[in-house]
Amino acid sequence: MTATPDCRLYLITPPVLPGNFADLLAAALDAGDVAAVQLRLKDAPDLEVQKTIERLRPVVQSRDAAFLLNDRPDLAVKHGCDGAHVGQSDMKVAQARKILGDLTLGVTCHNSLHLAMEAGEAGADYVAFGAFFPTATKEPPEMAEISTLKSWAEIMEIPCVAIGGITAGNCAPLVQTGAEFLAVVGAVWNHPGGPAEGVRAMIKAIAAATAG
Ligand SMILES: Cc1ncc(COP(=O)(O)OP(=O)(O)O)c(N)n1
Ligand SMILES: Cc1nc(C(=O)O)sc1CCOP(=O)(O)O
Ligand SMILES: [Mg+2]
Repeated sequence: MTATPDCRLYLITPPVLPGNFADLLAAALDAGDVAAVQLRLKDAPDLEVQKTIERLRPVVQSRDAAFLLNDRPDLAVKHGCDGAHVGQSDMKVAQARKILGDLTLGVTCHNSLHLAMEAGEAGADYVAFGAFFPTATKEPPEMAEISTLKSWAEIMEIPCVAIGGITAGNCAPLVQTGAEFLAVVGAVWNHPGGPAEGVRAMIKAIAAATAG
């Protein structure tokens, strides 16, 4: 019997979705355990976001992963997503919680235990710290330190996500420090062997870090 590892993979969609993205996503999810998929379409019109949710949501939910929407709790509720992720400048956490009801709410907290405490008090289901490593996916507003993750994991029950430049090659300290989820874009979607290979490599690295 294989125990479920304490740290799981959280996929975020790439900045531009190719035409065959639903197939790529299905293959990635079939390659190994993925806890959640976040649809992140920056600056897309609502209609495009809504159509994309309708296309991808069944692919994700039929594989028992949570389907979360970036930035838009309102559309998450309207279109049957499992929750939403908001950043510090998207909306107040309490407002997001009110819109989402019992759905999952994740909140970006950069490198700040204070923001994370506030988010937890306002109803966040998980807090996200990052960026831990340089990333080409987005200009991160701040870099995060392992000590922040360590302090959070030691004292708080609310799960934490680590994000930013995470790869199979650099994720071990994050896993060993207590990140419950590793959120990745490039490590999977830009993997030279394709996304399914990217998922396998991340899961192997998480398992190795957990064992070591
Ligand atoms: C899991 C996770 N963590 C952090 C972010 C970043 O959110 P935000 O700061 O709102 O930036 P954008 O992603 O909206 O550009 C995230 N999306 N997911
Ligand atoms: C969406 C996002 N938010 C970040 C933050 O620091 O809050 S870093 C980031 C990009 C993550 O992509 P990759 O895995 O390719 O580095
Ligand atoms: Mg945001």
